[in-house]
Amino acid sequence: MRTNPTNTGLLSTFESYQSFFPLDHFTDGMTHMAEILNAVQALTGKPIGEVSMKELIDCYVMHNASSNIKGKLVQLTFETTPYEPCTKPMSLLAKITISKLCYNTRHEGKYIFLRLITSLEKTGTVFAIAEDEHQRAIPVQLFNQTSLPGNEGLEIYSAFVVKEPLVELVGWGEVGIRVDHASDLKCISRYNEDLLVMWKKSTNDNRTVDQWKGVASELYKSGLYAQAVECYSKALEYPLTPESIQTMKYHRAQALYKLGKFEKAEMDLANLAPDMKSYDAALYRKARTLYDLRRYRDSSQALTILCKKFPKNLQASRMLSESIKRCLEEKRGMYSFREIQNKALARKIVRLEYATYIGPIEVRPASVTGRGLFSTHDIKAGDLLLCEKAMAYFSEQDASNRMICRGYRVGMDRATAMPLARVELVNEMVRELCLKPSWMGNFMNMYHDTYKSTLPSFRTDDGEALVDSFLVHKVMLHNMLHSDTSTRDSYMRRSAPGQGLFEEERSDFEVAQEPPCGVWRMASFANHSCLHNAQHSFIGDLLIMRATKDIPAGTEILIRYRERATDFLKASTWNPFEDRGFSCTCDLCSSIDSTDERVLRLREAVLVDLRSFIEIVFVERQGKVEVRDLMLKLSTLLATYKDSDPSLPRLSVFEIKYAITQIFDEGGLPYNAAGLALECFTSFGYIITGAISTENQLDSGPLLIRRWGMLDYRLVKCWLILARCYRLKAPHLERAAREYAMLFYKMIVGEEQTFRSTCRKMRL
Ligand SMILES: C[S@@+](CC[C@H](N)C(=O)[O-])C[C@H]1O[C@@H](n2cnc3c(N)ncnc32)[C@H](O)[C@@H]1O
Repeated sequence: MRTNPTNTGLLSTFESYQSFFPLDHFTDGMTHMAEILNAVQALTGKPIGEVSMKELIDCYVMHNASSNIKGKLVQLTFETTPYEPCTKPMSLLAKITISKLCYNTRHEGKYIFLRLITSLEKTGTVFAIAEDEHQRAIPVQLFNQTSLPGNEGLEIYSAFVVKEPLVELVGWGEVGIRVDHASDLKCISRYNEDLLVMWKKSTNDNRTVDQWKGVASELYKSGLYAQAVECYSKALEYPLTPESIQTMKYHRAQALYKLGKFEKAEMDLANLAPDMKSYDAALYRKARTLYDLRRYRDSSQALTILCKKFPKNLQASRMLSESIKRCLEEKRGMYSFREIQNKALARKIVRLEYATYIGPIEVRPASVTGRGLFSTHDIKAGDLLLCEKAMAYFSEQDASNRMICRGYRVGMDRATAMPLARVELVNEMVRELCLKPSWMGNFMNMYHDTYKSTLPSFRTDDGEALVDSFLVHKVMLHNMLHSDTSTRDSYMRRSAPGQGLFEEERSDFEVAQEPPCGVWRMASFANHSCLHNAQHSFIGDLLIMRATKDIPAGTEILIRYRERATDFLKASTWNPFEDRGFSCTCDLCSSIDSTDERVLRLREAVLVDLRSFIEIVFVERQGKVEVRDLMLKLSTLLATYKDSDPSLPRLSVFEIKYAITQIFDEGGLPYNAAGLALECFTSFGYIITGAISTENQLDSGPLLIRRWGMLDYRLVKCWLILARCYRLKAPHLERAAREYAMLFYKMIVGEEQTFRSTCRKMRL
């Protein structure tokens, strides 16, 4: 196909026009792309060779041909060195055309004027072929902006400008323009006076104001909101009466609202005159916009005026009651969690309309890790610390709507690979920031390690958000949390009867690949500790954080970014936070790190042996129950902890004791089960008084936790086993055990309102 690869700048070695690979050819793909990268390194600074438009379009079509199987493929794209978005106004930039572009160069002080000659391929990144005014073609690849409404109008034959274009390898390995920052690409309105005559085609821009209005309204009805905004803006350029201006702005605000540009919509709806036409509709739109901007007080105020003036407006009164609920949630943390769970379940929605409540916590400098969250008051175990809407979120549903398989990766530093969930989360964050530039201040304050952004402002000269996507990437990396779509569902799945006695471990790779994940601004100030004192859980994109022990005022609130699954691996072998540049140094991790490696290997071996012993003897019933044998193995396991602090959790011991607890419980041995359930608590560092653990024990109660230990979802079942045993043998303790079960469920799942129904469903 290639006639003269050296002249064209395309590589003769690469003929498959591929950036999508089957997952099992991932390594080959990486090698392949790295070879192309290496080969073009020497061309840096040289003018790019010419590729005919036909050849580029043929390659583009071949590249797209596999769309129907892309759901099974990974996409590899080339990584680049971070650079900041262009901050210069257009007036300070000089025009450049494709023939003057050079390899691996950012053309500072320049802009290029292009129009698309293919549609946008949106499977992974956004990719298309464009031409300049001399009809020379070049591929263009947009990163970090898959679903940006600002680019909604970008379609075949759309004109656009790229500020300070960066020319590097793009797509399947062709030289092209890559755009990493949304603000570096500006769509040019088809009505722009500077648009080349030959690119204007049939557009008629000599319309009257009414014609502009008419076209805008038709475009709006057809769902072409970006174009509708353009036409309303055109109409607003004419001399109009104040009332007509307001009406026109109201219509434009509706189109902006549909694009998700709430801040701009709100600006168009400021100072509505009560005597304007469609005042009620405009005021409603304003209230709705404020609501979507999470400004619930302002929204309630607008709705109160509306309801007073138009008492029969049912939509407004419904909206007012919703706004008032949000205000109560925001101020007092009063949520109807049952309603939230039901809504999420019934409508399978993950982006929930609830307000953020910040409880008795605040951000303060932390001793070792920059800033952290601290308690402002004494807090009781189970208290609500935070209930927060995500700043950006990427759900399982979003992932299945994408055509690409989970393994989409960026990274051609020849070694790194970024999983789909993270790439998409960056896209989501960029989108949210572009839509809500007022969030930029808070965003810039989020932890981003040593990355320095020198941007002088958060806005471009024409008022758009100036988002540095490399900074977004850093913020994502350090602040993202992998979540469950519903922690309650995960809890039910993990504790369902019939699950194996031992949890299956999933690889870090698998976990890192998978959505859902998100960024929660306030929660992101919490530092990690395996010995946490707070737990976060999820209902859709709502993060709920509760205390998991009694916490005195002024204490740092620590959560677990990831659960530590084992206690036989040192940080040098198992560090899930390597990409965040830290390893946990809590007392548990330090104790494991300072344990002799031979002891840890013994711990692992005995644990594995005990697991299979239990499976064979108790589950498969293939051997005799040799209690002595079991006790011997257990004491060998316990001996591996002899040098560590007894208050520290002993994860391997817990695992075995919990398995046996379940076997006794299911085997109709309530006292044995209850005794072991109590030992499970001890293994996790709890001290409980007043419990009965043997059949002949007389003295008991009140049942109390004297020292809080490490929280684990399996402890809910331990409390329920105790409660069942006490129902028969010590009824005065049953209630307290049930209450603890409910408290532990609340700390794990985030709420207690579904406790009973969950227990019923799971026959717990
Ligand atoms: C979500 S931020 C937490 C807030 C952050 N400390 C700040 O100053 O804004 C996560 C980052 O904090 C640091 N961090 C959190 N927990 C840590 C720990 N236990 N030890 C060391 N660094 C930690 C890491 O750099 C991590 O990437």
